[in-house]
Amino acid sequence: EPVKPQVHTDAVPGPKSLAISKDIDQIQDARTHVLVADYEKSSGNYLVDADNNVLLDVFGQISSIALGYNVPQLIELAKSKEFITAALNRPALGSFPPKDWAKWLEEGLLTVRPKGLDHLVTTLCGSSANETAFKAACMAYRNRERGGAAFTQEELDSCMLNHAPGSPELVVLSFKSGFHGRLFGSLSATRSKAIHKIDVPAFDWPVAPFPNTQYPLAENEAANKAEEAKCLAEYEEILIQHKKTRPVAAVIIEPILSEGGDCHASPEYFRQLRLIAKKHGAFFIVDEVQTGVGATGKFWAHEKWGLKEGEEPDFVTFSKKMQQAGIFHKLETRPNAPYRNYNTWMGDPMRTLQAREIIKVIRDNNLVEHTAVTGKKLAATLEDIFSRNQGVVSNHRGQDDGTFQAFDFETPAKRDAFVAKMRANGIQVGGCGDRSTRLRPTLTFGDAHLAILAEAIEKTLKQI
Ligand SMILES: Cc1ncc(COP(=O)(O)O)c(CNc2csc(C(=O)O)c2)c1O
Repeated sequence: EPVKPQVHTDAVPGPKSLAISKDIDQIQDARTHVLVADYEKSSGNYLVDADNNVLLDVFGQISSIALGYNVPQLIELAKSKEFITAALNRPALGSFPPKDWAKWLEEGLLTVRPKGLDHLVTTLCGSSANETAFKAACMAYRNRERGGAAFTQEELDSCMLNHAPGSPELVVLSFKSGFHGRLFGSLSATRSKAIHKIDVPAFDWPVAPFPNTQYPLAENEAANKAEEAKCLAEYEEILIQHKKTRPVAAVIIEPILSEGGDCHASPEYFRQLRLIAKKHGAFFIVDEVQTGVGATGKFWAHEKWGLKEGEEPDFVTFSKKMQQAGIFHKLETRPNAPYRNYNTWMGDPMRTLQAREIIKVIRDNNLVEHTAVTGKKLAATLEDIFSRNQGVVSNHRGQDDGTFQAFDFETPAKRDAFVAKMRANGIQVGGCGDRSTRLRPTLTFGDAHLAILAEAIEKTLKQI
């Protein structure tokens, strides 16, 4: 990979990026483009754009790059007969799985299965993983209510009209600022920005408050504890009230509410969320689409909650850095009949093999531990920079280790100016929420990258 960033256009995106985006805009919406990339030239932690600018990428597309660009081990995989066959003969996995399918899953994804979740449904993206978990939870909830009995004729007839009891009055509870995807069910659970939801019909599902954590944590312990207790009480009240009318079949939560602005809470708060869901018969879904695969200093962020035997989630959903999307779950939430949670492809063996290789590289190089250590250095570096820029930046937050960190600016405009200037200074960093900047480097981000990032932040804070 390159030694350092190099930007030679006045701004990023440069003229070639802009021209290519214009061409693309004749075919599909290019208004969301950050830049146009040259993936042949991109390498490791460095993203090269169409203007040949070399950017240190500390956002990893949308937190969806685990190891970096053109990783040698993945290039070797791509040359293998196994991969080529899987890539060019895409199976309808639910009906015609490849002979080595179980082996590929056992060698890869199942080696990182969360404790107690031995079953896996592979899907196409994070939204579809959450949709699959919602449906599995509702089916298991109704099967439990029926005591395992067969569907009634009334249920079979009414569901064809989208009416109860066949289409049951069940709901999915999510949290203020949560993000779970953009399909109808996952979008109904998403609570981060109006622009994601407006004009789309939604399920009338409940939203619970999420603690408004104050920083620095050490100076706000009592206030944060009281805030979490208040939020837990309101959350339980929603579950209780809904039991009488439209029961909560599933609760979905991210270990860090990422799109909503990197919102954190204590491990005990999350453990209580899980226990209260269990107490009221709701299935518990941990959405690790963005927090999963090592960036928080643990392979799965929810490992930090200290859940005991029997307290494990009912579902853990994943995608992004894993490349293959899916849900880990228990046998009890496998639908009681085939073809209920089903679609043409049911995942993608090419991405499953990629995930197997990524997991191997992470394990062979201790990259989760590496990220935990690097995260501590990153936090200390940022604290030092921000202490010398009081008033410009606030609420620096992470989780003690891991590079999954964020900080706030006083206004959205300031945040946007920072992100744009960082790009011009050779660093690709992202925003979230209305005024947060978030870091999502790869698991191979190390000391040399940290030094370059620190220098760029210092320089940019003086320029905005
Ligand atoms: C916690 C969590 N859960 C589910 C999703 C949806 O995954 P995809 O459907 O985008 O693969 C995401 C996707 N993240 C995401 C970042 S920006 C974005 C968007 O649609 O604007 C989506 C996520 O962060």
